Amino acid sequence: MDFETWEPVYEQILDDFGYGRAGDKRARDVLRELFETRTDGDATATVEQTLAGLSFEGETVAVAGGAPGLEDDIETVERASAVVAASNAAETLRTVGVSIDCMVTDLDKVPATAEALTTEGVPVAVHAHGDNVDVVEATVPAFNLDAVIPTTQARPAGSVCNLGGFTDGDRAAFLADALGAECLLFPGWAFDDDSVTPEKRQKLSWAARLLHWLERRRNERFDVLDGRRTGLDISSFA
Ligand SMILES: Nc1ncnc2c1ncn2[C@@H]1O[C@H](COP(=O)(O)OP(=O)(O)OP(=O)(O)O)[C@@H](O)[C@H]1O
Ligand SMILES: Nc1nc2c(c(=O)[nH]1)N=C(CO)CN2
Repeated sequence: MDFETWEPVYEQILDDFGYGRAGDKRARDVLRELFETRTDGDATATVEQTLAGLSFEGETVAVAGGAPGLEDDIETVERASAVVAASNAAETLRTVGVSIDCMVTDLDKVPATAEALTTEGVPVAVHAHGDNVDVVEATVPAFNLDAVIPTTQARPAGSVCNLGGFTDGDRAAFLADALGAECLLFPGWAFDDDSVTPEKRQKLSWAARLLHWLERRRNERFDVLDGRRTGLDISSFA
């Protein structure tokens, strides 16, 4: 997704959560600097190579979410030919012996899993935003950067890309879309999860709107949104 298409939606997210744009830009620049001082040669070429190795052309991709029921939905994961796991879903799938093709995370949970995956050469899309600079600085230097896709929700800069999306889960779906996925499945998603905090509920409500936007742009229907589309206003999205 180009930034010009993403930006009006991003502005609504900033307003809704009260986040500052400057914090996101600072975080992006910290990640960029970390990446560019630690990769041999051209950081942008390193990231392009990682993305090129992760093509989902013609694939059915399971976008695994972090809802408590993921362990009970392994059948859906197994129907897919590739798996992109959001945050804790990577750890859950690892625990039950399911291998994944990519992890998408802002490192607020299981950073050790993210590090281990990069060491094994499994790509991890590491997201920097205004509220995770400390964890980015503390953890990313130990990662194998040849398997890191650095991302931002602000304007992309240098090697740091913006493929669209906000929460780890919907960013995972936008990443699969950007890398050519033919069809997306959503194991481990529960929008009506009473166990989550009010902030997380607000984030999940954005995730639902963003997935609805993505399915419209892809001319696909995501089962996970069945029964809730009428409540999802995306009229102002391109
Ligand atoms: N009931 C749910 N609880 C948590 N996440 C869910 C749920 N349903 C779907 N998801 C998706 O799964 C992703 C990963 O979940 P996890 O709880 O590991 O998230 P997180 O690290 O807190 O994510 P984020 O930082 O994006 O809020 C979320 O970003 C969200 O998009
Ligand atoms: N500034 C900021 N950006 C985010 C945040 C957050 O807490 N703060 N959380 C996200 C997913 O949980 C994604 N983006």
